[in-house]
Amino acid sequence: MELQLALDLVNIPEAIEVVKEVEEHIDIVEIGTPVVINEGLHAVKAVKDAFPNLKVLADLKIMDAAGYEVAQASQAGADIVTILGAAEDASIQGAVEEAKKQGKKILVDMIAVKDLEGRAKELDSMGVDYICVHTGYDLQAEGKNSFEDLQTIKSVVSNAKTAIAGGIKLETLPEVIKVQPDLVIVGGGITGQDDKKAAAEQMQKMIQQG
Ligand SMILES: O=C([C@H](O)CO)[C@H](O)[C@H](O)COP(=O)(O)O
Repeated sequence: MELQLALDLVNIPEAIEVVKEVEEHIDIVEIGTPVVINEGLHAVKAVKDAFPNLKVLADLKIMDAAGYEVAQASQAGADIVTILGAAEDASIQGAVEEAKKQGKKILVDMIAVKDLEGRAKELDSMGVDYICVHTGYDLQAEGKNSFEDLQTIKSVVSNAKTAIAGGIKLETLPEVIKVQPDLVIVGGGITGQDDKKAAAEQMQKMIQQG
């Protein structure tokens, strides 16, 4: 099980400061969608240049022109690029093909996918690297989470790794760990803490103990 830190509400210098604090306790750093919208792929490049030993995920949430977008993110230094599960099969295939060419990985974000089980089965047969259940900020605000959805995809996915994102905190991490995803993605649960290093360290310890 790996831990990914999601950085969403920061600019490039702030992102670098946060990663400096927690780098020894995380496996992957995510340049979140709001950061990419605000700063462009420069943010991916800046973080990869500053932390060449960390894997960097570019949360582009691609919906179209997938091969091109994956190529651009790869060029900026991303190791993993996200695409939406709701995208056309042609887009998923384009993303997977380009990622393979570049030696990169594709994470499919299942946010807003209604037939989770059916779509996860289809995606699993398309060669994607990760399938991620995700409760975004807007549904987190309604009190939702993705814990049951994780069990749903775990029961049908056999090739891809499974991942979960959306509002995971120290208190809810044990519930997530019980289902044994391959990747746990945490944003505010770390970045919202006064002592980010301690939060990341504790989460890493819990994840490693499995
Ligand atoms: O993908 C995300 C969201 O859509 C905003 O871009 C977040 O990175 C993801 O939800 C993890 O962040 P937290 O919910 O704060 O843990």
